[in-house]
Amino acid sequence: MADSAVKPIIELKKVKKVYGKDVVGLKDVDLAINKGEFVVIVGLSGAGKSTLLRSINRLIDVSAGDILINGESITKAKGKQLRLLRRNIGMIFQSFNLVKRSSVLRNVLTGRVAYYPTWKSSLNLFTKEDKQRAYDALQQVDLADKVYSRADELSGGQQQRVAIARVLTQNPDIILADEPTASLDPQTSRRVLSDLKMLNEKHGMTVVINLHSVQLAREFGQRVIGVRAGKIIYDGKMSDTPESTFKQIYSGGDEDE
Ligand SMILES: Nc1ncnc2c1ncn2[C@@H]1O[C@H](COP(=O)(O)OP(=O)(O)OP(=O)(O)O)[C@@H](O)[C@H]1O
Repeated sequence: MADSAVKPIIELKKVKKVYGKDVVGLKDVDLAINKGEFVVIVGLSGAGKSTLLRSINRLIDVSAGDILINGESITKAKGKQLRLLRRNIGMIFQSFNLVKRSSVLRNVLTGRVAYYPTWKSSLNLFTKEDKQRAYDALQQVDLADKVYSRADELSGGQQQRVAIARVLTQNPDIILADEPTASLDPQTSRRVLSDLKMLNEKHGMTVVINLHSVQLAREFGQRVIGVRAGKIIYDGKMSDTPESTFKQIYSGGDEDE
């Protein structure tokens, strides 16, 4: 867990989320994630994985508690401070979230939008350096040959790797990935997760991923967090985690694998 000498890059303190009157999303969650970790979150459908992940960059506002990014409260942040905190957090979605009719390059360049005033980015006035940065990112996910293709001409796995190149171009310290491989076959999923691992190992980005597949969690995770009914019921090193722990996390519902 968190070394007391090192400030966690993400810290949740007694975080609670209630939807409507009484649907529990999260129940008093305490969690600390350190810079450079590669964390997978597993749990049954409806356990609260998306709520946990999306609270970190405030796509969801929590009902109580505090979330700190590099020691700064994102829960309380407003205006410019919130924008700067969010610029430092990249997001990968199950559905890729690309602009389908735009080119791959244009999609990747949107990773830089938060660095520009709106009028410049809407007029596509990206600098040469940023175009080079986007091209380099595409090379790193092995899609440099698709730079001028329309996003919707690519396969699902390729589209997700464009999203990864976009996040690399954004250059955040933290990447949150919400079921990034849920719509992909196992082989394509491994390719996508390898690219996320590359961002972690080569670029030092802290990665937190929600995964349905226990098999993939085992293959790629370093630290595993088990969520059930809005609570963290397990938190440990993947290499120390026995099969029985996964059975416990997934008990009381259909297992995924
Ligand atoms: N916008 C919402 N409005 C009301 N209830 C919600 C909303 N989003 C999530 N919930 C509820 O909160 C609980 C946690 O949902 P969440 O989506 O975080 O779980 P999950 O573990 O990510 O599930 P899945 O794997 O199916 O995506 C569930 O009971 C869910 O029905």
